[in-house]
Amino acid sequence: MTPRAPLAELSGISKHFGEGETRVDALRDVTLSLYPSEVVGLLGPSGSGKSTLLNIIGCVIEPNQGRMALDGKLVFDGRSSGADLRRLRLDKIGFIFQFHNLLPFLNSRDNVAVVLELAGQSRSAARQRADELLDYLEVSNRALASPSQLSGGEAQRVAIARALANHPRLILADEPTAALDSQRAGIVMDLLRKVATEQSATVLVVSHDEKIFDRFDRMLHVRDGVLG
Ligand SMILES: Nc1ncnc2c1ncn2[C@@H]1O[C@H](COP(=O)(O)OP(=O)(O)OP(=O)(O)O)[C@@H](O)[C@H]1O
Repeated sequence: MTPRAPLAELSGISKHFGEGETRVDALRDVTLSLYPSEVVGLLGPSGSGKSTLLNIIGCVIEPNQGRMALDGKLVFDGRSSGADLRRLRLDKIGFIFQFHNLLPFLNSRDNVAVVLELAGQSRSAARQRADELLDYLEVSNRALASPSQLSGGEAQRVAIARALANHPRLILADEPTAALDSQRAGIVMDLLRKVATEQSATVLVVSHDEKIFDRFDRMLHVRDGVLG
């Protein structure tokens, strides 16, 4: 079997906030590889560093130390990073949050299309792709509904459609099922698995939700900023 190249490769990543007495070491010397088509859980107590790790892998914040490559491209190397983080986020990464973060004044279709327009597509092309994605996630009958008219499960499916809009290689989800009952949580995890398999994407899910632990290929545990 050919060894698979990692999609995300982190080595010796550290991140602190503040200095002196107020300094918090949020991550210490984290080394980790994530591979295409896997669905990985990230677990740990509150304040252990999960969101910080997600934000570093998602190119939202930079670490203080370490090296990170995404999809074969060097993103951080020590202090000097010339990478365009906004571009990387738009091109390679999709985010899903617990409370879906849909824009309340846009309908489902435009909540998905807006990401594509930000990335430079015309409105009509963006809406066409949005319709395809809503169809893929089996929520196309709610395309013209506003977020306040959607059930929790429907809203989360629209949020997943939005996260998939740019064909991301990496999907980062922060507690995506915490607000859902078991059945809807199962549907969301089925969809994330489908994306990982059909699009060779890597899915990393921060979760405290025990009802989905059996859906992960493997689980990473972080405690006091250290990956165990
Ligand atoms: N912007 C910031 N400024 C200062 N400290 C921060 C900042 N972001 C995170 N921290 C601190 O870094 C540590 C790790 O926080 P992080 O949010 O990564 O934890 P978490 O595991 O995601 O927690 P939770 O499960 O409660 O969301 C905590 O001590 C937190 O207070």
